[in-house]
Amino acid sequence: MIELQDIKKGFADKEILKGVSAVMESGKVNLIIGASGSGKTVMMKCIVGLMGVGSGKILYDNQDFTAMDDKEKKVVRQEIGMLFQGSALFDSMTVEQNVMFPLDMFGKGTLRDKKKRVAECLERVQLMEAAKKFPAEISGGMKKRVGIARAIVLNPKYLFCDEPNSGLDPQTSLLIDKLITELTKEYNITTVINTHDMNTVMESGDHIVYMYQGQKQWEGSNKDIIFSKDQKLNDFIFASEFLREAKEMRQLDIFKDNKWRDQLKNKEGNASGK
Ligand SMILES: Nc1ncnc2c1ncn2[C@@H]1O[C@H](COP(=O)(O)OP(=O)(O)OP(=O)(O)O)[C@@H](O)[C@H]1O
Repeated sequence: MIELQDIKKGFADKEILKGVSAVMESGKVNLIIGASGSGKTVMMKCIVGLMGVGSGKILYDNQDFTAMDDKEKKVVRQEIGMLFQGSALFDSMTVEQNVMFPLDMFGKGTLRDKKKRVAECLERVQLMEAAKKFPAEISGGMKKRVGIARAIVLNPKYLFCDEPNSGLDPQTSLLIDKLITELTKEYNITTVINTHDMNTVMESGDHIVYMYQGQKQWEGSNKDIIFSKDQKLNDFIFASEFLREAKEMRQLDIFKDNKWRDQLKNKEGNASGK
């Protein structure tokens, strides 16, 4: 679990994060969404410690990350996996060498153990056949999967993904989202994703933090979004007429469903003489 307590961050005289508090739970896909310039990247950089906060606290499993010295922060960082925008693979290394990289930097164990772990991760993202290929020889979706394998190779407790779907077609994006969601649940990871992708929001958003001008404007799940009355959130998510209509239809469906369930409950009650 990662907890943000009243995070403020500014540059020169400009305040960017204006006191953000949120709890990112483990085993959940936590999304940070919002318009360009709303402070998502600054927030993510503050959480992983790439940027210091102006004030406020960031707790990793109740340990105050903001109060740690460099040595203590390094220990937490080794429990963090990162999937960068554009995958950020090393072009001169093969797929398996890319995945091996964090193990060579921080991993313990013999070369044999490390190779076994790399093979497990490549297997998990279904890339064994591409192990000896170079990044230039594989597709964008495969590169993302290599990035994911590299991000999980050290068994992270926390996973950060910056725009994991940028540059991918909608179907490949869904596969990547599904993979990240599965890994989050499988290993009980606290996953934090910075995204603009509305499919991700609707499919994977266990917990969504909507940022507006440096503040948390709304938070909830992908299910709550359908019923949200927050005008700013609705203008952002359901920007097109098509999506607004889809939202209304979905609401009707759900209402209909509830009605149907209530009717069934009444029937069951009557049948058992209650
Ligand atoms: N290092 C920096 N120095 C000064 N200003 C910065 C710095 N980094 C970000 N900013 C400013 O902070 C604001 C928020 O930027 P941020 O990158 O967090 O937005 P974002 O929500 O991630 O946008 P996008 O969706 O376009 O990536 C912007 O006005 C940006 O110019």
